[in-house]
Amino acid sequence: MNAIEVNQIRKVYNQRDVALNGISFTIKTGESIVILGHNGSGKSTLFRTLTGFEEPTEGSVKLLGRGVDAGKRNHLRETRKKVGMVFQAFGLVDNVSVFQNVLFGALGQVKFAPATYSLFASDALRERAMECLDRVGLAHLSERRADRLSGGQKQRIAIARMLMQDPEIILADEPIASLDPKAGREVMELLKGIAEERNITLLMILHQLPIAKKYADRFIALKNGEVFADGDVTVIDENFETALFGNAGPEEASSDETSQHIEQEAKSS
Ligand SMILES: Nc1ncnc2c1ncn2[C@@H]1O[C@H](COP(=O)(O)OP(=O)(O)OP(=O)(O)O)[C@@H](O)[C@H]1O
Repeated sequence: MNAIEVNQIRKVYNQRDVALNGISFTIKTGESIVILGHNGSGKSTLFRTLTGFEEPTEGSVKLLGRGVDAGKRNHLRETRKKVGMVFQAFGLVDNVSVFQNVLFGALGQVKFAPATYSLFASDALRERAMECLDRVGLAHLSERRADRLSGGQKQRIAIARMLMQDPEIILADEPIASLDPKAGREVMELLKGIAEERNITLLMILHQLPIAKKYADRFIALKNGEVFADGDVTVIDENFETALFGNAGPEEASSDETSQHIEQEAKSS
């Protein structure tokens, strides 16, 4: 079965800024894919479109066989429950415990307000939260406040929280961009290991090509809002890198566009 089907997506902001220009691809259940591309190439817009947080100007998206359509809210909520998200900035609640943060991953499965949530969570949910913590190797930190963790530990807790959803798809948006190389490798091992053992479809935005080659099976490279290339990661070499990013490489290729974007935003505000 296909986990993700993207059909001729176009996204135009402010009726003139073309972020995505006719993107199509299909991802099978259990595939590990990296999305590559310089800053401004459309990666984040694509992720937001996949989960219905951004509506495409044209085209359609299907996740797990269902259309992603912001007009069908209940439907979209059900689909989103099966999509676990991991972000560069972790997104933990700082002033509560690791255990509570992981329990929050099951929000939507129980009808309590977040503040009282951990008080009323069932024994079964608590047990599951400990299992998820155990899977990321941090059960011993369950009572620690989330803001007293290293970046690598925070990301592993964010992964444990996401596992509470029992996801069928994981979208990881630059999951190791804030981490040192060792913590980054640990997080990548964890994501890949979890995806493999549970046959979860893993879609990641990464900037580091060696990491992409090691942890993904396939890449989809975006350039100026279009699919520049789509294939097996083994074809990624220096020539490919130059063709995609220019001579400056993945990091520098982006800086001009980033500052242009910031300038544009500053002008329009
Ligand atoms: N809300 C918005 N309003 C207007 N233009 C936008 C908006 N969001 C993104 N864009 C534009 O759409 C294009 C694609 O941006 P997007 O953030 O998807 O790229 P990206 O590849 O994720 O970049 P980065 O690597 O910096 O995160 C850029 O030209 C950007 O300026």
